[in-house]
Amino acid sequence: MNDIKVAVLGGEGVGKSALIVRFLTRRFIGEYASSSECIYRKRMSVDGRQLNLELYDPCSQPCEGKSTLNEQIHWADGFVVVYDISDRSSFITATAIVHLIRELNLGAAKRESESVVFLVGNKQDLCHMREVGKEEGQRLATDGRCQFYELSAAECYQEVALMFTKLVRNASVSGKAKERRRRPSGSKSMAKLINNVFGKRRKSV
Ligand SMILES: Nc1nc2c(ncn2[C@@H]2O[C@H](COP(=O)(O)OP(=O)(O)OP(=O)(O)O)[C@@H](O)[C@H]2O)c(=O)[nH]1
Repeated sequence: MNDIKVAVLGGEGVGKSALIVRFLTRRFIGEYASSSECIYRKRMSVDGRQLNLELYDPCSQPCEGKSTLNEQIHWADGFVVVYDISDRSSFITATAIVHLIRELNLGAAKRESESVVFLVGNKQDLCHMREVGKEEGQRLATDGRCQFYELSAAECYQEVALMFTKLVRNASVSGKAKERRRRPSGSKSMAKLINNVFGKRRKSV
């Protein structure tokens, strides 16, 4: 399997775009356009194999042709479910998403192997404002059969890159043959990504 589809899911403002942009450009910009959902493409070499990675970044705002969470889950081979360690409500959202992914897995025919799910507590640099304990994240990860990371898109490129690379490796090995449902709309090249990052619509930190 050479095409790996990864959806980065989570509540509003948890740092989904920041994590993706960090991984793709090594940079943390601080403000990200968020008016449309999009898919970023990257060709990468993992263990000597060439893979085509598609990274889906949802839009938290209502937008035209927006895909549903169910559609996003059916589309992807692997998931990064993100919450903000300084925002308890984002952890509740992440919990619901992990459970939904596992429920939909159960509903799917047994021929499919399980999705690869990584749970990420982002904004570790804000640990002085922490509302979600590390052990709570670990517990959810164990319950949901996820790998667990606490990291900071703002402060650390290496951990972000390692996390995505491991996810892609695991998803490529799991060989999940998905029935492709409606694909989340929008597709952006790296040039568009840069436009998006420096685009018209900015959010403040
Ligand atoms: N301190 C800190 N701030 C972060 C970190 N990651 C993201 N942010 C900030 O959190 C805010 C939201 O980041 P985004 O990447 O836009 O979050 P998102 O989940 O894509 O947001 P939506 O698309 O609106 O749901 C921005 O102001 C970022 O600068 C982090 O690791 N630490």
